[in-house]
Amino acid sequence: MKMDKFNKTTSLRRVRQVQFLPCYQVTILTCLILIVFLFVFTLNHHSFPNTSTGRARSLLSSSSPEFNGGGQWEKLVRQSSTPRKVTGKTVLVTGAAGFVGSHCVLALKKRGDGVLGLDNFNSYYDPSLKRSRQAHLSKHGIFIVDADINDADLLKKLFEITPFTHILHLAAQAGVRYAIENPNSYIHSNIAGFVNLLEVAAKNTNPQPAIVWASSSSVYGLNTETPFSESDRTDRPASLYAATKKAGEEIAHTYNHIYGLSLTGLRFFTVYGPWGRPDMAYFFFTKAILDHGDITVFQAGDGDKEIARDFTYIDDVVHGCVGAIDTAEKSTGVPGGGQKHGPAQLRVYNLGNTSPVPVSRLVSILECLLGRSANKNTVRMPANGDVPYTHANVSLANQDFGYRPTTDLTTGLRKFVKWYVKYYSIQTKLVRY
Ligand SMILES: O=C(O)[C@H]1O[C@H](OP(=O)(O)OP(=O)(O)OC[C@H]2O[C@@H](n3ccc(=O)[nH]c3=O)[C@H](O)[C@@H]2O)[C@H](O)[C@@H](O)[C@@H]1O
Repeated sequence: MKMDKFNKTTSLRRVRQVQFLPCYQVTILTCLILIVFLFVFTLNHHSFPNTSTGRARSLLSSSSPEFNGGGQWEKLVRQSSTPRKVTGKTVLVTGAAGFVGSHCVLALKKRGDGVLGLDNFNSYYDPSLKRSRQAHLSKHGIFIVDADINDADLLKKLFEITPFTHILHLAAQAGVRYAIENPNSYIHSNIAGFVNLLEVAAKNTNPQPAIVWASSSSVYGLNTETPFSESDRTDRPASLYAATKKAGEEIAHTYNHIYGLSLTGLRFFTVYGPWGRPDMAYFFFTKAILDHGDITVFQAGDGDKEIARDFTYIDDVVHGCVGAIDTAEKSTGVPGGGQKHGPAQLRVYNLGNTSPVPVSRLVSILECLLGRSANKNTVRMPANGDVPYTHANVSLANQDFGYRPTTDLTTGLRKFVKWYVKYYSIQTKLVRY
């Protein structure tokens, strides 16, 4: 009873105190509440998005309301795409958190161009590797928008904020063999996504950008002429992946013809190196050798040429991409997709190493560098979309923008395994080879 009375008296006193707060205290209290509210609001809306947190991702996702309205988001887009040099270009790089994309973005940024990345961070392979590349790039002031190339509104918004002079379009569903498992993903990215990007570039940009994009050595398909030259037949793709890349080349022709878009397709030849793709043989062979797992090495049929690839080191490919950007002419179309002023540039180049290496030799080099033997199962190459042999003739790229590959497979793989053991914190002694 006594206790109840005490409580009642105390609370009555408190009520009275509140009731009789002087006017200036009420003002101070209101201000404090306002400040706290503003602080919380700012934290929620202005988190720095170049982190790999889910929170940051949700803020940047095109489906979130902040994606195209947020002042801070626009500021990041603007900052990233503003060139450091007066003569610098402004480049939108799709697939920027991918293997080739992340290397190109950095090279462009380092030389003073303004670069904005775009990537959908899909889970075709471990997205945490893509997030790590993103975190690495953010240290260099590069911002990657988290969105899909099929999102036309987002693309239009980006062009409203920055009139990009160039698009380096590398976003794609890669991998030859995965097309058997998930054919629609190739249609979604390599056909629908590419068309969406070209539609926006043709009809919603002013001035229209020049576009450099990733085709593939796989377009040569069952071609038997070697080395592969750009004028060789490319109408016999061996995989759906190759067919979508070949379709991309034809689609590029159409948009160049109707809308005057300047378009350059680059046929990459089995690109490898640090920060590479875990779905590629050199990468998962390395993992298997270190884990004492098995690898399957495809072998040619009796009397056939050995299975080989024109493995091309990433730095050489980056030089090729930058060279293609620097020699790309302006588009000739008019905003809104009307009549073009005149013919626009349409190009296709091989970016290879000019020296094919058998897959069995790739395995031997890895064994030497890692100081361990691989557990190999050698099987006849299955009908999985792979082609037996690739070999690039790069004289056209050399003539037009001085492309000259300089890294042999052993040197390139040495750099790759060095990166691999560091990135995955593997305690092993690499062999000097
Ligand atoms: O140059 C290209 O156009 C293509 O290069 C690579 O495709 P690929 O050459 O097949 O590269 P890997 O998947 O790393 O295969 C390399 C070689 O290893 C062989 N391989 C692959 C997997 C395996 O388990 N065993 C094996 O012997 C393949 O037949 C191939 O000869 C990329 O994955 C494609 O995205 C790219 O477009």
